[in-house]
Amino acid sequence: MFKNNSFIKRFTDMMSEGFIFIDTTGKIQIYNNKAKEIFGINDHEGIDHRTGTIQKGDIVIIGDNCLGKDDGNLTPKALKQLGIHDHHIEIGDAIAAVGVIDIPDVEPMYRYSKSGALVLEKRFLENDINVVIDTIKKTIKIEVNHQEFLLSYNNAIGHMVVLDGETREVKFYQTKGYTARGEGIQDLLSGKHYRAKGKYADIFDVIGKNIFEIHSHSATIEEFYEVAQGKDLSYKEKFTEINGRSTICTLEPINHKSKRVGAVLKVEDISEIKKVIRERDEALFHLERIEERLKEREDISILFPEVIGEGEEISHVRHLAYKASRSNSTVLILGESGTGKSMLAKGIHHASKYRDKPFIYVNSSSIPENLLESELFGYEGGAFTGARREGKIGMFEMADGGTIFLDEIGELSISLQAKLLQVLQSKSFYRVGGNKRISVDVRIIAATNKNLEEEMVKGSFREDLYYRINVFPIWIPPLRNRKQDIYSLVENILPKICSRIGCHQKHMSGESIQKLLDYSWPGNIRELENILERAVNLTETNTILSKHLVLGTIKQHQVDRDTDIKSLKEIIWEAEKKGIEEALKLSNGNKNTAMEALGIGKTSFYEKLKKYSIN
Ligand SMILES: Nc1ncnc2c1ncn2[C@@H]1O[C@H](COP(=O)(O)OP(=O)(O)OP(=O)(O)O)[C@@H](O)[C@H]1O
Repeated sequence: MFKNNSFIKRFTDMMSEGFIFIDTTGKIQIYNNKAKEIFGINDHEGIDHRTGTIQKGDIVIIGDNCLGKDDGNLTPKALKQLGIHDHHIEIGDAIAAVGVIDIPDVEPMYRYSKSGALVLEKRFLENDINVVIDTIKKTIKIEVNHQEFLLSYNNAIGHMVVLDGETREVKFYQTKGYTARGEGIQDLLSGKHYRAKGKYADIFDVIGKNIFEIHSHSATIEEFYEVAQGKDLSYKEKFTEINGRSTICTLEPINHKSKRVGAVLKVEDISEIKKVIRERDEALFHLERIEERLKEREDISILFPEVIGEGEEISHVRHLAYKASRSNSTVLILGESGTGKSMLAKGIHHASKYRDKPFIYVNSSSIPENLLESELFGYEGGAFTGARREGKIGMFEMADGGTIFLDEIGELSISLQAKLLQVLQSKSFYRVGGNKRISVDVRIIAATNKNLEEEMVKGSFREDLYYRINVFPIWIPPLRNRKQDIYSLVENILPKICSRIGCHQKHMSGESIQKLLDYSWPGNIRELENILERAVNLTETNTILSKHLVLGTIKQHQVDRDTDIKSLKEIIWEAEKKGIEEALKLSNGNKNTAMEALGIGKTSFYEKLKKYSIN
């Protein structure tokens, strides 16, 4: 058709777009290099293999993300050749499979899915097989004995690697452009020849072939053919799909002396662009995540300025507190006495959206047991002796809309635990002496320095309540486990103490800092505050020396205030009893002498002997 064919070939091969010209019969007259590259014709990448057909006994590995739509139209029925007779597998399913052709004794291995994504990792007849269908990257990877064969796709693709049944060598592997070459899985399974690759490949000359031998019957190729035959249609830069590849096409009829002689199709491959866009989207997504994290960090430092410390442990606590402040789940703060549980509870409330609503602090151990119920839930007028006539609202009602902080929750009596559980479950309660159910919307933060699991085993803490409150636990590690924070704590606490006391700002000598670092901090940060305050008072100059630090006033390893710090009543009881016993001892059991020495009257003395069971 063209007088100077080689000149036209050279000219069109220089073009950066694919260029195809067909005559009125659909015969290809021009098919430039770029078009061959786009559609994978004359593909010379990868390992070499000869031409051939799939034979009985060959090992076939398949990765297909959409059966029936993969441009090779592989059907579930065709899988029977691999020994797969599974009626659950349907058109549209993704499948990853390995099997032997026409040898029913060998069990195939396969997985299929409705969603597309799949991984099949198996050892099959002494071959390591790994098939991965990645729906995010849009790739299908087949790995055979660690040799990788990768195909990318836009919508649907059928990937295949074939090992020779005898030599176990790779005798065929799928590459892009299989539709143009007629090498779809279904074609090859039905005995069609595949072409050689690499050094064995012959040049696949498409010139003179019918366009439908090279391209399947897609809408674009049908139109291309119709226009070549005479249809009046043309378009510029239309997004279309040819052989499963996303392209931008321009279609033009070609007339000679007012007579249709064919049509040209100019093709640009946009799968690369799509890949770049996808990569850009992924990068943007990561960037957003990083920005979110940075923002979160910024928020954490703004929202929890009072929580001092740079170590990993306290940073983790701050991070959890931040997360807790974003939700309204019940929070359980655990940690030894003085580690900052109350401070953190307040911090969570102030960082949350309830910050303008009340924060009600309840110390379960400081309110006498018989009063705690009415303090928590309130009472109706005249509910008990000594009750106010008008009644009283309880702490749960006061906290409505905000946060109630139940400190020392491990101290609650079993009966109050049951009541609290009901409140947690129904978000409502009755006042003491009342019969009206009161509903509240309260966020609960609980704290304890006890090991609630141990308490549960002992039977002093209800299991059901434990699981109710242990929704969002935050454990604050003791100071001895995060001594690196001592520097920043001192730096922060010392100036505050000096301003409060009204003295010059003081600083620590190196030796005194070392002394703090060497100490085990049974009383945690509260103890640190006390020791620093005492040191500030003892220091006359502006430097706190190690001698000013009076450590160890709290018993080493004190973790439970309850066992180590006694109530004033107990202290008085013990001291009085001891004093009377001492006096009796010193006066050799003579009660009158002891009574006189103690300076108390007879009635009082005998009452005390009875009270303390002293004979
Ligand atoms: N990370 C911290 N940064 C600065 N100060 C802290 C920190 N943690 C605790 N504190 C201070 O230590 C003292 C004790 O804290 P807090 O009362 O919150 O401890 P707690 O664990 O609730 O103690 P308890 O169990 O005895 O009630 C408070 O003065 C608090 O401000």
